[in-house]
Amino acid sequence: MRKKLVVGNWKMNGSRAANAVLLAGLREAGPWTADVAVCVPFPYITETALALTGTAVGFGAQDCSAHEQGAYTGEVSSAMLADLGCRYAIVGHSERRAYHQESDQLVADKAKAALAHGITPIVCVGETLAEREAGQTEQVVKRQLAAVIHTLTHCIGEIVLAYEPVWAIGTGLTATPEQAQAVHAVLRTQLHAATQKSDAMRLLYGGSMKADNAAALLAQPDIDGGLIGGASLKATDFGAICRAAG
Ligand SMILES: O=C(CO)COP(=O)(O)O
Repeated sequence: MRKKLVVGNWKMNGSRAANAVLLAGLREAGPWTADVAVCVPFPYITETALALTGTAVGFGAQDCSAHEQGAYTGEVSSAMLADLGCRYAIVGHSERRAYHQESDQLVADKAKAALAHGITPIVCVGETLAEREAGQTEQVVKRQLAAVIHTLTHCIGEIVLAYEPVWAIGTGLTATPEQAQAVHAVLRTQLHAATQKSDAMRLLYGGSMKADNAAALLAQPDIDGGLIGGASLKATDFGAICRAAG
């Protein structure tokens, strides 16, 4: 039985004042049976760590560099994230793939860099609406995952994988539990061929997951948690999803 994992992706939201309220709310809303974490903007990692001290809520970043260190202005290395105590780093989010032209290989290299520093990469895959309508969903997510499998080889079992259909992100259009499960099953099968750990790996769904649709999604056999955007910005909403995962 896989323990569920619910991760809040704050994206580029927050302020010191707003974060203090949100994090205090999370302290009050927990604890939960599921594993819970928040991935926050880089500048707020340290204060998030402090605010969550003594709780079981983990924290992490929303990206990391594929490089180890050096002349890469503006980038943040996995070593730095590890230094701050991060447990997770999201890599390959569709917003980074789309707005920062991140390739499948770059995403795989970032996942490798994270693992090298003991950080669990949450690797995102997902198709656009045009790709879904063209019947290419399976092909796209398999291609995205294949690059990660090829690059990580025997370490692939250490990642968390997140299926986030691009058309469901921030749109209020959630994949149905059946649509999401179908893709998760494809991904689990692909992982099965690559690692003996596939049955223990956690596959998260992301895309307009909310308190009122979380339970049905999380009841699917291959959906092991959620990656939550908008609904992670209010402690009561996020707490309700975490409870639904319990
Ligand atoms: O992109 C997401 C999480 O990474 C999902 O965002 P929303 O929950 O706002 O749709």
